[in-house]
Amino acid sequence: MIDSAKQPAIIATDTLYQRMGGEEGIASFVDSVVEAHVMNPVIRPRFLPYLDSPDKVALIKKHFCEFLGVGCGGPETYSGRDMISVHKGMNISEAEYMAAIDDILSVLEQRQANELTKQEILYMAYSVKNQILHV
Ligand code: HEM
Repeated sequence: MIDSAKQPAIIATDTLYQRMGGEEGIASFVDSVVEAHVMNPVIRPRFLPYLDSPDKVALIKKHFCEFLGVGCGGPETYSGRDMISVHKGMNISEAEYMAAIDDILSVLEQRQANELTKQEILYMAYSVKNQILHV
């Protein structure tokens, strides 16, 4: 017979997907990041042309959510294009890439994400750097 009062506390380690708030949390995170990109003078010109096409923005956001969901270990399936095909021909610079990373980190900080969460999300963005910069 196990006396539960004497059992050591179980340390619950939430997955990245749980820490990001699951499907809903990720959708809200993506909304904030896209909003930050539109406000960020370094990359704003890249995103402004899309604002006249709400359907296109909704589709890009859906793909962002799926991309992040998969990266966070969620049940999503990514239905967008691969990173090279998406960013090919944009000739994205180091400064633009850093601006996007800054936006991501700012939103994580606004949401008081913990250190592990910030590290994991930033690494996810960093891991595709070579498929985005100057492709
Ligand atoms: C930091 C790492 C980045 C990741 C993980 C990323 C990821 C993505 C994803 C998942 C999509 C949607 C793909 C689709 O709809 O098929 C997308 C679209 C897009 N990204 Fe990125 N991106 C990154 C950085 C950047 C940067 C630095 C810029 C430019 C400053 C940029 C500009 C765009 C644009 C303009 C689109 C829309 C393309 C279109 O559908 O016409 N991205 N990105």
